[in-house]
Amino acid sequence: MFDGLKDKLSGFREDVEESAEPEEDASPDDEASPESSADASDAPADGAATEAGANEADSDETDADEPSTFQRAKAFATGRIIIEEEDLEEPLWNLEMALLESDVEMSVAEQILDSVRESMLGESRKQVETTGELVESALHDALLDVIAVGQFDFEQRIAEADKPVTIVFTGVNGVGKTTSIAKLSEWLADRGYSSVLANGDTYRAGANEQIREHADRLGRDLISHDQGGDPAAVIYDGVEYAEANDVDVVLGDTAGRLHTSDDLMAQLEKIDRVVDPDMTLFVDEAVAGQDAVNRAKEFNDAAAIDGAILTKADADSSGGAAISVAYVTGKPILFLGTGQGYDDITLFDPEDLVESLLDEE
Ligand SMILES: Nc1nc2c(ncn2[C@@H]2O[C@H](COP(=O)(O)OP(=O)(O)OP(=O)(O)O)[C@@H](O)[C@H]2O)c(=O)[nH]1
Repeated sequence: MFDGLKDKLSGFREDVEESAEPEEDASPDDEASPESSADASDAPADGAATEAGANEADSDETDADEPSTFQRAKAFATGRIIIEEEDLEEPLWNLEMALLESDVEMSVAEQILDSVRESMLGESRKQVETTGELVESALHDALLDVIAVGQFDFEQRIAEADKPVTIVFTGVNGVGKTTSIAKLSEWLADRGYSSVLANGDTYRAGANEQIREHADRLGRDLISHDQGGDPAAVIYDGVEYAEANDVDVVLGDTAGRLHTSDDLMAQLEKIDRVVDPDMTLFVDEAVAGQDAVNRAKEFNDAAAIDGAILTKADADSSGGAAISVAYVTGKPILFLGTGQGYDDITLFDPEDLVESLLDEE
């Protein structure tokens, strides 16, 4: 999962190490050697630059804020580093290209670059030990900041909500919406919650049969009307059924396409009015990359989603959608679909994702 992106992030670390760490033959005098560096632990000290000035023809003019070659080498010898703007220029450019190639949305890529730049040039440089660690911590924080936008505890929300909890699923056809509903029904059952499926996709021929197959396999009840019926009425019936039968959660499918997108949005608005769902979840496939991000934005603008499920993460190497959707919509990714089986659904944990993206093994 997301291996392509992982490789690219690792490339950034190597780039910075290459441009920020002094080459061996660029080492100044003995003073910078590890054996004689006891006093260098506070580097960069401005005084050190003056002392070295005689031997460092090029560096003694250096501005007070900009470390000289000597300071950098001295700091490096003590296991510390000093990163300058120019060290980052090329690595950051490469990182930006890598993120965009990985389908990370432009504003998200810019946000990541800004925060990496800020934390690498800022105070943190004095507290970390190696370039690799500095890069890792800067990337970790930058990624987490964009990925964790709006995150909430889905399970806790289900636990605390009045029952039945109504969840409506929206998103275009063919991305794994119906399969995700079935998976979520299983996920809820594993945690002790009963659920009923309601097929609000009354538009598409064959939609009833498709969801019925899942319901039958899982032994769940399904509420459906004939094709062409009112989706809001189907989900309403699902809620009534749940109330009458003590079912905890109503999982309502909807059509992914209608004649026009206005019709589609009018349908979602009507469902909102009639059923007032506890959550509307947008479903799309991670492999759709930038298209998935754009659709998430459109659906959120039109129908105010509460969160997203990204399917087919198992087949996605780019990771762009997983990184971008929350930042772009302000709504969290709640689950990742990771295969075709009913158990192939994972609660989305931003910290886990960032750690796995930065894991060097
Ligand atoms: N590899 C993989 N395949 C998935 C995942 N989720 C769904 N699929 C497959 O994607 C295909 C489409 O899934 P559906 O659930 O039929 O798609 P849909 O969005 O419900 O389609 P509509 O009902 O037309 O809206 C099926 O073959 C699913 O098995 C996933 O997380 N990983």
